[in-house]
Amino acid sequence: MTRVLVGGVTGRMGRAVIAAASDRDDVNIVAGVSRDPPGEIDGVPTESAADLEAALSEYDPDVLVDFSTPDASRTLVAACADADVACVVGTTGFDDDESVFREASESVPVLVASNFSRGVQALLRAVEGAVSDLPGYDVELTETHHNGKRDAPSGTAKTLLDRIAAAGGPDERVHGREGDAPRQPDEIGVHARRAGGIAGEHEVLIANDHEELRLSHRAADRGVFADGALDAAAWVTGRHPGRYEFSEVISE
Ligand SMILES: NC(=O)C1=CN([C@@H]2O[C@H](COP(=O)(O)OP(=O)(O)OC[C@H]3O[C@@H](n4cnc5c(N)ncnc54)[C@H](OP(=O)(O)O)[C@@H]3O)[C@@H](O)[C@H]2O)C=CC1
Ligand SMILES: O=C(O)C1=N[C@H](C(=O)O)C[C@H](O)C1
Repeated sequence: MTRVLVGGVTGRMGRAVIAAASDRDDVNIVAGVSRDPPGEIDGVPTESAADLEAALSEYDPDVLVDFSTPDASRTLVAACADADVACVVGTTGFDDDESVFREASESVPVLVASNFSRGVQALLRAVEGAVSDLPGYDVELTETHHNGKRDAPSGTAKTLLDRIAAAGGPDERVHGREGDAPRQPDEIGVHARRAGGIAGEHEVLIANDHEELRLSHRAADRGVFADGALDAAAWVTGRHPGRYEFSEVISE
């Protein structure tokens, strides 16, 4: 049974991870951390991130599953690497500085993914294929999330943008549209909507003057991300130090 420490345990995803784990027999949530003082959520002890080293020593986890903030995540990953604890990171909104993951991956296995849904992995492959099959078509991306989401565009949107560019699609990112000029061929419009409790939607529109292709994914609830992250946690535990991808987890 894989022993999991949850980073950001009091948050929307932290609670979803606890709920998802209660239906599984391959993982055990041994504790969680947040900024809050010590407490309990659904029988899981929660500790303050200020006492992280003590929590790592007391609960002896195999793996961190982190859904918090970029700053908190960097601190958690560095401490877990020092304590020989594997890291699964779902937090998004990082800048381009990957040094903490690079350093941690020298001593423990580290798996970072902007989206732990299997459907989104299929969407990524479908979008890559469509973009490379349809050179010269216009491409636009829209993502929609709940009103509490901090980062925009979403981590998944950034992953889609990277894959579209790598597949030969447009690379000039235009965030929202405003003003008085037509779309340029190398542009890719990126649109972020925030409303209500929407768990996560992504759509890629590919069009020319004669046809439109729309590839989209909608998460019905956060359980899909939580289960994917727990699949990753069970899979990554015991592997050699290094960087791993969620696509490797679902291909086995
Ligand atoms: N990869 C994926 O599949 C998914 C990724 N995400 C990403 O996960 C992240 C979290 O999302 P969500 O759960 O909605 O966010 P919430 O705001 O609901 O939760 C954030 C959590 O982080 C904790 N936190 C904040 N600062 C610190 C700190 N300094 N030290 C320790 N803990 C801290 C908060 O605790 P408190 O405020 O009590 O201190 C809270 O528990 C986001 O980046 C989101 O984009 C979300 C869904 C799926
Ligand atoms: O914050 C969220 O909720 C989500 N964040 C991830 C992202 O930024 O892509 C994944 C999912 O869309 C939900």
